[in-house]
Amino acid sequence: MHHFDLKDGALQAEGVSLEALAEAVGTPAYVYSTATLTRHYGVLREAADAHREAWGDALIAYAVKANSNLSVLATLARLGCGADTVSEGEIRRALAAGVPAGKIIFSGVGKTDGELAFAIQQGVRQINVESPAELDRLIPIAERLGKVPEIAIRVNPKIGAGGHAKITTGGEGDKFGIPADEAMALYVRAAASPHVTPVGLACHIGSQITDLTPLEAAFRLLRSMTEELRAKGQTVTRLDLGGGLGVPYVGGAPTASPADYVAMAARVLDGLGVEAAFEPGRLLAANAGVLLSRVIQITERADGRRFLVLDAAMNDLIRPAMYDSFHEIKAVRPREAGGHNAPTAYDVVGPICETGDTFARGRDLPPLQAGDLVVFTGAGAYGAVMSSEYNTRPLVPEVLVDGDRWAVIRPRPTYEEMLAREPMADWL
Ligand SMILES: Cc1ncc(COP(=O)(O)O)c(C=O)c1O
Ligand SMILES: N[C@@H](CCCC[NH3+])C(=O)O
Repeated sequence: MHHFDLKDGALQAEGVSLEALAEAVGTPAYVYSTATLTRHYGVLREAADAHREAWGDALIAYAVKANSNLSVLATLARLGCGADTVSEGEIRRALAAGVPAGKIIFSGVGKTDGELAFAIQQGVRQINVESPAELDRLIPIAERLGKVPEIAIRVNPKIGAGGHAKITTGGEGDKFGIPADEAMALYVRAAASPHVTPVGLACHIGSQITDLTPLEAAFRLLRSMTEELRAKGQTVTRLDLGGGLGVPYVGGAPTASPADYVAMAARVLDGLGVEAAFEPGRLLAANAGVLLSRVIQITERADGRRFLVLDAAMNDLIRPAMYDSFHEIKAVRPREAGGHNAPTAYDVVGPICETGDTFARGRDLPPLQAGDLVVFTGAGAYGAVMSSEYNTRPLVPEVLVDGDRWAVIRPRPTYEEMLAREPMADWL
């Protein structure tokens, strides 16, 4: 959280006061730091470049799903970052933000025929094929379009990992990828088609992975499969190592550093002579953003239970409700601790009519009052992208800060705009 620091007693985003932003934009609102995004990309780029002997210029393809705001994508694109996408919409976003097609990877278990055709026509770098059935659909589409897309086969390594069962993707029963033996057979089959060119293998075993052991096992499997395919006369020039490296959420498990992660990958791939790709999402975006919210009221019960009722809710940040995720909550202008200002345990909730709309139970926070501002940290990834208008709450806006300047990069819709989106059935 280097770029969200206290100045004159209150939190700022880089050079911009969060109190001033709350006045100007209203709350709740997501606020992102350009400097943090830039630093996170830089750390990974530097680590990848330090191992050029292992893989030349590795591609860093940001997983657009983590935070797909066009200004966020454009910030990363200008740094040279590519994009990992899972839908036509994400490909369109990446292109609109200035990511060249040659740096776009198209992943996903359920690409429609239309989406495959779109990706081929745009000339994306590579389509990661996740099942034999997908290859069977892809080949005639490529033939019809008269183009020969480069593809990677996504392997299911039977190694699942991640911060929650719902975000583990590499396990045997998970829907993603193809078991190793079948994947190699599919590679050979694809190579026999004149309409696609298999160039490599891909894997992505889960998200918020804090320990390198499962990642290393998956990368070793990709290596041995590459060697086996080559022994069968196949050409394998790329390995897509996926994303998934965890970030330090305050109070969460300690995480492996990006430098150690990349060094491990370089060790595993040493001497193999492949181009590597990394697909970080959370790693780049999570700690580049906060969700800014205002305390509506504090509800105290006779039994001593205290509810901190915020104007942010599960529709704005669903991770606690969906994965029991921990997000640190900080006062924007902390009062001095001690005496009658000792920390107090709050159940932190939003206004939505579900008990699941609870961000934290019994969380010790410095004393807060109605009208105070708070932030949820680590909210830059899988925050705004997973928001909705449940309970007819306007879609939460997004703000990008860069030094002393800021811009609303997704405005909060007005109620008029929200209602105007729904044409009334003509018989009503
Ligand atoms: C194929 C693929 N690549 C990359 C990612 C990014 O994951 P993370 O945000 O954990 O780095 C995901 C999502 O988990 C994914 O499905
Ligand atoms: N949405 C999840 C991460 C999913 C990763 C996508 N493959 C989260 O908030 O942690």
